[in-house]
Amino acid sequence: MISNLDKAKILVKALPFIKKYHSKTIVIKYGGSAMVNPVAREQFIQDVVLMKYVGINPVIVHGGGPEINEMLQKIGKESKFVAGNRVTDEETMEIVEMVLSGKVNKGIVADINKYGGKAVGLSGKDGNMLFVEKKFVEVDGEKVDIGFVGEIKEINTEVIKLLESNDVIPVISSIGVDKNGQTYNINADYVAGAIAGKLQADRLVFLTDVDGILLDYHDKQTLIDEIDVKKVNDLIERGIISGGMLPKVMTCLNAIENGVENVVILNGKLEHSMILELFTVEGAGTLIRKHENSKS
Ligand SMILES: Nc1ncnc2c1ncn2[C@@H]1O[C@H](COP(=O)(O)OP(=O)(O)O)[C@@H](O)[C@H]1O
Ligand SMILES: CC(=O)N[C@@H](CCC(=O)OP(=O)(O)O)C(=O)O
Repeated sequence: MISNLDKAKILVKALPFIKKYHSKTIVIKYGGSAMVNPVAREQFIQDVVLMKYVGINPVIVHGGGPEINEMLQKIGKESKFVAGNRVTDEETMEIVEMVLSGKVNKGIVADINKYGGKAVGLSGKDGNMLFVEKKFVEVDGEKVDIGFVGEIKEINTEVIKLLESNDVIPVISSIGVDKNGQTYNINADYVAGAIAGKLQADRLVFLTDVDGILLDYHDKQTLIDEIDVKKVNDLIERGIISGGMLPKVMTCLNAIENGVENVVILNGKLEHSMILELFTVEGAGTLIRKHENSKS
């Protein structure tokens, strides 16, 4: 049993970190694969509420890929991905928006509010936050049409700042709109990176289903706890970073290029991973820095 004095000492140990992050903006990409564990989800929500109460400004950008797959399956539609993007026809777009901006977004908002936070759910349509153009991907040198998938062209963070200054936690779904009002689907990793860059966030944190960047992703023991941009590029060239980790890491590099101080990839299925990352010396996951330095 932890004594009351020990509890007090633990709280005081968090003081330098609370001071460090006070009034800083931290963008958190909460991935669909990290949401599947209900215990970790509840703890993630508590971590976010705690962050807000100690003066940090968390901005949540969420995914929900597995939930979209499940809903598509229910209506007998197969999920198809090209270069990490869901092929999105008109019917799929309707489902994606219903799931992301409806079920998933409102679920996170309700949970935060249940724990005493003040959250407001938004999509990229709200306050003209995310303007996009239709995205084409290249496969084997060929330009492929993947439907209503958007490439972010303009970001308007006014509405996020308005919420932040009123102590509200923004919860954002990865839906964008073009200048004609057409709705588009966007990979949530890209949205988190773009918003973090535009807000000049102090930290961008990706919560996913692995502990971070691994030298061998089948072996948890090979976690890299800190890495700089140059070394990340080397790992990409050597084919060590692949699959779903590749767009995530490319987004991290972009965000750093756009002025985000630190980017972290964390396992969102681990208990209290956000608090471990922010409030302990060791941190958690992989910290990507612009230049070689020590973890802090
Ligand atoms: N070097 C690597 N380190 C860690 N994961 C990697 C690496 N290379 C490929 N991966 C894969 O990337 C996956 C994470 O990406 P993804 O499934 O798209 O996550 P999310 O749903 O959170 O966006 C891991 O589960 C792993 O299979
Ligand atoms: C274009 C595209 O692929 N959009 C994604 C949006 C959700 C997402 O990114 O969810 P995760 O973070 O859980 O993967 C999709 O339709 O699955």
